[in-house]
Amino acid sequence: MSTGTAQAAHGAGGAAAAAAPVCSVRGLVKTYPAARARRGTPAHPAVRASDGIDLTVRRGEIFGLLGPNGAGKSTLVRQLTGLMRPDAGEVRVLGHDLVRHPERAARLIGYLGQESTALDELTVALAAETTGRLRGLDRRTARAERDAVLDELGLAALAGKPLSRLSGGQRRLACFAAALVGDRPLLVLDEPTTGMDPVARRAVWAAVDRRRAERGATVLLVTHNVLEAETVLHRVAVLERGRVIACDTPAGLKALVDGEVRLELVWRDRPPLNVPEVAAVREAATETGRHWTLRLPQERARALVAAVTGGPAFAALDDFTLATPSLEDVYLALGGNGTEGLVKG
Ligand SMILES: Nc1ncnc2c1ncn2[C@@H]1O[C@H](COP(=O)(O)OP(=O)(O)OP(=O)(O)O)[C@@H](O)[C@H]1O
Repeated sequence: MSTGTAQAAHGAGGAAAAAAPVCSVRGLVKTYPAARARRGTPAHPAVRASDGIDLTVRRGEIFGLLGPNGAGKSTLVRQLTGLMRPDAGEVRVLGHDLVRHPERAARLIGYLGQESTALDELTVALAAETTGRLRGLDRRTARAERDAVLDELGLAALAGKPLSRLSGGQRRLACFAAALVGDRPLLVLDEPTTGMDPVARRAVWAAVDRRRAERGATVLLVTHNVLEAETVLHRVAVLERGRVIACDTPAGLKALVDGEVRLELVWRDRPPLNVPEVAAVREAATETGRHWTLRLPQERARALVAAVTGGPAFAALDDFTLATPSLEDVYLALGGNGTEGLVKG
């Protein structure tokens, strides 16, 4: 997404802050039962995948759900979209109680799940048209919307191809296109850009932003891609082990690690552990091959940079970068703490 679009999106976040809730979740609990071992499948204990979740998404927001694998994002989304019944708690979308009336979700929510198997045998055009028809559009309107959305997303040339014969990224984009036909006030998108190239990604974010700006749509977005999330989201909830451990604007979350900087060190070969300053920070570093990533208070980072660029460590150093913290740093800083008291939303 271009900076201009991102800024426009963030500008609208201010207005959204005062807007009415589109989706609210209170005290949501879901436990997957334990299973005994059977032939070929080991036993597993019960998992509390939603552990008392409270969330409010306001009209016109692009709201992100962020969290590591297994944090409970998809479980939450399935309950929000009426596909799974919670053990306890409340889900309301535009005033409708979706725990009591899950069948109403289809009229309120355009949902893009992680899998597309239901549409795989259809062509791109038919997948979009059929979704429109299932959402109550007459044939002529469904076809007009189909053509418009395929043009908008640059999919017209693939319209006649079955989804099963597309690349992973193309299939994802075709499913996204289908999810947009037959306007819904709330779009729930589970990892929409997985596998897409930059052009397709940009088309997705532009289409999302257009629906927000022109039609007042609200978007709930599940993502792993912290970099991408940072540019498009108004607010973010960080989930871990079924709980919301932080909820704020990306800037508000980044303020949590204010005063720290991220230092990346790339060694030529092996890190010079004989240099005491280097040995001292090894514990705190995330190591990926020759690459070390450290989050440090500014003073310590400065001292370390002086040590590795001035002394004998310099010969072992290939490159280094100092940067202000990103949302990814926040995500890593929060992960595993189970920190409470950070929730603002
Ligand atoms: N059908 C199931 N039966 C038992 N446990 C499940 C089931 N589905 C998910 N879980 C467990 O519930 C927890 C939350 O899973 P969930 O798929 O909601 O996480 P997620 O945040 O969406 O993960 P990912 O980012 O990998 O998609 C995990 O510990 C997972 O192993």
